[in-house]
Amino acid sequence: MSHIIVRGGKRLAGSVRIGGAKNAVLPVIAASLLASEGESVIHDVPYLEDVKVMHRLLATLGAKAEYYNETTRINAEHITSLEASYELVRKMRASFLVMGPLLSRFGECRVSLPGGCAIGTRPIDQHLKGFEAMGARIEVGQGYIEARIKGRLKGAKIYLDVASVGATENIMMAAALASGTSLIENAAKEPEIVDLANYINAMGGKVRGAGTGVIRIEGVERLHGAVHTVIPDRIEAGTYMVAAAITQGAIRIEGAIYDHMMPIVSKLQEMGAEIRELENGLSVYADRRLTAVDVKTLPYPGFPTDMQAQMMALLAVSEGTSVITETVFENRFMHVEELSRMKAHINVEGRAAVINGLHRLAPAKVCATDLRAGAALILAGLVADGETEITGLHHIDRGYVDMEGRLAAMGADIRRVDPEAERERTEERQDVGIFAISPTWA
Ligand SMILES: CC(=O)N[C@H]1[C@@H](OP(=O)(O)OP(=O)(O)OC[C@H]2O[C@@H](n3ccc(=O)[nH]c3=O)[C@H](O)[C@@H]2O)O[C@H](CO)[C@@H](O)[C@@H]1O
Ligand SMILES: C=C(OP(=O)(O)O)C(=O)O
Repeated sequence: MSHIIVRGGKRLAGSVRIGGAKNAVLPVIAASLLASEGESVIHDVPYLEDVKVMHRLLATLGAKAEYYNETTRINAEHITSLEASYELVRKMRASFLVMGPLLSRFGECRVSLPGGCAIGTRPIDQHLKGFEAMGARIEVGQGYIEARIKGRLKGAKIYLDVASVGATENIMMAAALASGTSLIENAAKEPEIVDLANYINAMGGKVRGAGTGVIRIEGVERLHGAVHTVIPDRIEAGTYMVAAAITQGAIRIEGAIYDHMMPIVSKLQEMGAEIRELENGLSVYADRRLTAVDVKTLPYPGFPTDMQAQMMALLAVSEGTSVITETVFENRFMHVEELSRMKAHINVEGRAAVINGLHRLAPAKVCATDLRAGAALILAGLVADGETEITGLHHIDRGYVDMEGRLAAMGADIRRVDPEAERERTEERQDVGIFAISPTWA
């Protein structure tokens, strides 16, 4: 089984370049289905497992989607299927984001129910509430959701009960081709929402207010392909910021947008890290063990839940007692058990975890239970006294490009042991119609 081995104790120094954001590129690729004419060219597309799944999904719908050298070209003029299968939606929840575009462009679609996952039940009621408000008839059967409308969706005012990122995106895409104007109230404000709105507008759409709590979408009759560059991944950037802080290192994070990083910057500064904004990114410097701090996860601009596990690894070796309160997902503490195997002192009480910081962690065999849990275990391994072995790498590969290589380039003692890699690479080379591999990765 492939695994990562990390030997703790190295101080990181150097720089790391941040790629395009996973959570921005997935909705952007889905939105490409809105274009009935022309090709879309999307730059800064990270070479991630989730990106591959999205390409495969588009291919099953009949769209042409080709990836080469961090650029994806999509032509969705001729769609041949309106069904997103269980097989692909099960692999990646963001597949559900094809529902809005398919429904608004073709008036019908059939998408597998995404189901729960390790971090929570993750319902989709707010997505469906939006589609229904726009006139769609929704039926659920055999694990699939079927949505239909005669003619075009109709613009509507939709108040989201929770400021869901996915629901805001799905409804925004549906509203882009609806007749009339839609208002999404209590919309999510994440930078990835703004990126999607910019892309839809480049396609000829009329979206205003993205990044605020009220988004206004004037539906248009058709959209076309467009050129777009995806925003940098603030969670990848935050993960490497924690890597610098946890190893008492000094690294430059190139490409990160400082404003997007504010919740993470503020917390690390409170803990004693020195963070500077640079022309094209930021630097993180820590010359001593950082001090404990309390963290509460919240929708943007609050502290991101996708950084909670990594922050917990840092707090596990900081001075004093911290409390992390997870308010976004009800079951996002799966990493606690694994960090405890590394002798971290963490007690979970409901939605709060109380962490008593130690000087070092102990090495252990641990398993990534989800994407960010995996990142947290790698970070913990950087400060464990000895060799930590991490399995469950398919989770980590969903959201990080070559995390071990990038950490090693900054001085970490880390490597991947991957007996199947060569075989998989050969298979992917044959898969060029759907996903051509960048030469740097071939
Ligand atoms: C691909 C992508 O962009 N994923 C991100 C997106 O996930 P995702 O879009 O799935 O997350 P949401 O913002 O929708 O979820 C936030 C909360 O709302 C709840 N909810 C959501 C939809 C709904 O219809 N009903 C409902 O109750 C969820 O259960 C959760 O408790 O935002 C999350 C919150 O920042 C991040 O952790 C994920 O990395
Ligand atoms: C939870 C995450 O992603 P997803 O919504 O794709 O599961 C994440 O990126 O941490």
